[in-house]
Amino acid sequence: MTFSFAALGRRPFFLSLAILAASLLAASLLPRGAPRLAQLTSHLYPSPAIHQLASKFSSLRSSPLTTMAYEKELEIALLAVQRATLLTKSVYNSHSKGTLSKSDSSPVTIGDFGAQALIISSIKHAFPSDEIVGEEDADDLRNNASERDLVWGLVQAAKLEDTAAEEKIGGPIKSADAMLEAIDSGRSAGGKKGRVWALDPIDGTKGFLRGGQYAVCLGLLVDGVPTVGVIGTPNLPVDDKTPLDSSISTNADDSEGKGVLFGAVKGEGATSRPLGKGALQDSQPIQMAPLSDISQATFCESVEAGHSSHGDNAAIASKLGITKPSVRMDSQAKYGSIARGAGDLYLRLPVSKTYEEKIWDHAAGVVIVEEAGGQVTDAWGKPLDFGIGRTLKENKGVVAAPRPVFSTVIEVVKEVLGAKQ
Ligand SMILES: Nc1ncnc2c1ncn2[C@@H]1O[C@H](COP(=O)(O)OS(=O)(=O)O)[C@@H](OP(=O)(O)O)[C@H]1O
Ligand SMILES: [Mg+2]
Ligand SMILES: [Mg+2]
Ligand SMILES: [Mg+2]
Repeated sequence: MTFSFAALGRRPFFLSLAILAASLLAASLLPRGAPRLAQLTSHLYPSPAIHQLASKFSSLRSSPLTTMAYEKELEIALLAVQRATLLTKSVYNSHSKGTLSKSDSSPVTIGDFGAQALIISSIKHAFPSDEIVGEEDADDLRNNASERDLVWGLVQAAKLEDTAAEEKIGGPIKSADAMLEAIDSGRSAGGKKGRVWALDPIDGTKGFLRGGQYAVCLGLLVDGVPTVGVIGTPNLPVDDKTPLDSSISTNADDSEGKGVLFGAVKGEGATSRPLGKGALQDSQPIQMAPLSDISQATFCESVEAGHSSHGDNAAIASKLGITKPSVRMDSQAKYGSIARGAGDLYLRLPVSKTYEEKIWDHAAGVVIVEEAGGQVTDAWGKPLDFGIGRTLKENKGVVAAPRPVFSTVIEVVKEVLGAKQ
């Protein structure tokens, strides 16, 4: 199946040009209108050529020097995630990860606990009345002094080199008890009112343990809407255009040239920058790749077959005419990778009818992909509802694709799922 200009052809050409020109003008006059341009034009004209043109213009206009909404939230989230990755990197490169098994039999490590403590402490310092839905809690640490001491040692050691930046996120946590309290401040029930941060201190813990990709993920929901998203991926190549293949999971280390910090604010565009040495001004705008022929798409899926149905994903890819093998990668590194155009599609077809997707597994990734020109829904095409609580409840699975081809992809997903009913 190929994607064509047919949709564009349905409208008179002069009308296409007039609307594109009006969009460009609006973006020039309104400093904050530019990043919306790619979204607007791709809604109106699902054509890769127009999408690419709009994206280029949008990138030029979204200078990091212009003031923008949620600027402080983005800065704090970037610094908080950056500091937490200092801790996760030290655990990733150590033999002892202090792995425990949670009540649902999933693993948790000293890296997960430590990163959650550091990030919540940063948020509480900058925004004391915000709520936080964090994946972990401190019960296991309160019952296990040696595990708690290991986490406390790591938390004390994780400091940003830039002292002004370290101060912005509150400096060191004062005591082991304060650390436990910080971890437990992630127990919010969530909901659709006010400001709620969704935190996954290590997403892809199984990948983290296996030596694969993992991500530190933080999203801000405002009245249930994903509004700010930050993802730190210590093992992804810095170069946004590094093509994706299976080596992304097998060569997952954080050596020189690795480590990316993705950021996005709703309506303001998405960026990436090097995780290690990068400063705010090193952020570069990112966009999904223009996809003129869907059969050429690179699609990403979970490594764990228990998290996403590899069989259904393969059936969908085959119906779309995709012949390239899938790229299996742990964590929200998948969202970051498609947002920067290294890959194209993220398919997460449900394995179980009862599993409820967690808001912290998607909040940050959704803002980043949407702001890079993508659309994200569940596997039935329903919008993801982040305002219900700690999980996405009725939303089953996830599909993320560039906006111009989204409807093509979701129709095929529904066809494959429908055939199984
Ligand atoms: N049954 C089931 N179905 C769907 N998702 C599940 C399931 N069980 C767990 N999880 C969540 O999957 C998160 C890991 O994300 P990925 O699936 O992208 O990574 S992986 O490639 O499978 O490792 C993982 O996040 P972390 O726990 O943060 O690693 C889980 O929240
Ligand atoms: Mg997760
Ligand atoms: Mg996690
Ligand atoms: Mg987990």
